[in-house]
Amino acid sequence: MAALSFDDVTVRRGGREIVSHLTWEVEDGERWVVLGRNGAGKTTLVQLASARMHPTSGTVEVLEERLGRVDVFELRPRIGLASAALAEHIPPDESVLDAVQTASYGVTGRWRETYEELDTDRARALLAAFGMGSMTERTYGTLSEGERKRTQIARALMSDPELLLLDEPAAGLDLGGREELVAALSELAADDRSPVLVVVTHHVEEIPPHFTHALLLRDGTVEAAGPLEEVLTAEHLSATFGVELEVEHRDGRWAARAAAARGSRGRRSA
Ligand SMILES: Nc1ncnc2c1ncn2[C@@H]1O[C@H](COP(=O)(O)OP(=O)(O)OP(=O)(O)O)[C@@H](O)[C@H]1O
Repeated sequence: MAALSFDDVTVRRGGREIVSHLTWEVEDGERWVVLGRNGAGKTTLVQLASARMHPTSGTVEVLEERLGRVDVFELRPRIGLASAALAEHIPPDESVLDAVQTASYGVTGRWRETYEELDTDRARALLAAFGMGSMTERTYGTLSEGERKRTQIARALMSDPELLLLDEPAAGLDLGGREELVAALSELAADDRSPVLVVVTHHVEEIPPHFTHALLLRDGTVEAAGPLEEVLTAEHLSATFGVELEVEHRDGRWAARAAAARGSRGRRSA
């Protein structure tokens, strides 16, 4: 089954194409990273994949439902999403447990809902899986950035989605926080009961082991897409980020840095 199927997708905003004739397939069981420089169109892609935006032209199928023909309010509960925009809606005085279990109602901020014991148990288990087991009664506003990020992912998993989209989950984390997140995502990726994963990032260092595929976006178009080893070459990454890069792959982790030894040619125009 194709979890995502984009066919010749264009999104036009402010008189220009911010996504341009993009074709992309994500199959069941795959774990994707989406890389690209600022403004490349990554968040726009996540908006489309989470049924929060429609393309200007072309077709987008999410979990085999075509946007424009499906009731998005029925489709969205099948998709887990964590993004900075969504996180802004979590009230700072909400308990960590509620920040996660409110997702079973698709709301942020507890009001009058009552939760089944099953929901509460699931929220606790998810928080424990992300190293948040001892902080369930803390308020969300008192958490560190890394703890918030892990809470947001637990929240995105609460509805047992078939597709999990994480938009820059490692943004703002320190090195320890990043490594904890990478380890948690790696574990998620290795588990074949996990949903299809799509994670947006700016850094190859943030790609967790057990991820399988990468999409490199440049100016709203696909620079390269496919299995990680084929896509994460110096050539593709240099073209994507507009700077000559060297790439290293060791023990399941990736690293990239400017190819300084051959002279600093600086940033290329993309
Ligand atoms: N409503 C809009 N009107 C005009 N331009 C827009 C609109 N929404 C997004 N854009 C532009 O589209 C481009 C792609 O935006 P998008 O947020 O998808 O990029 P991104 O790859 O996620 O960037 P970043 O890495 O900085 O988060 C940007 O240049 C952005 O300014």
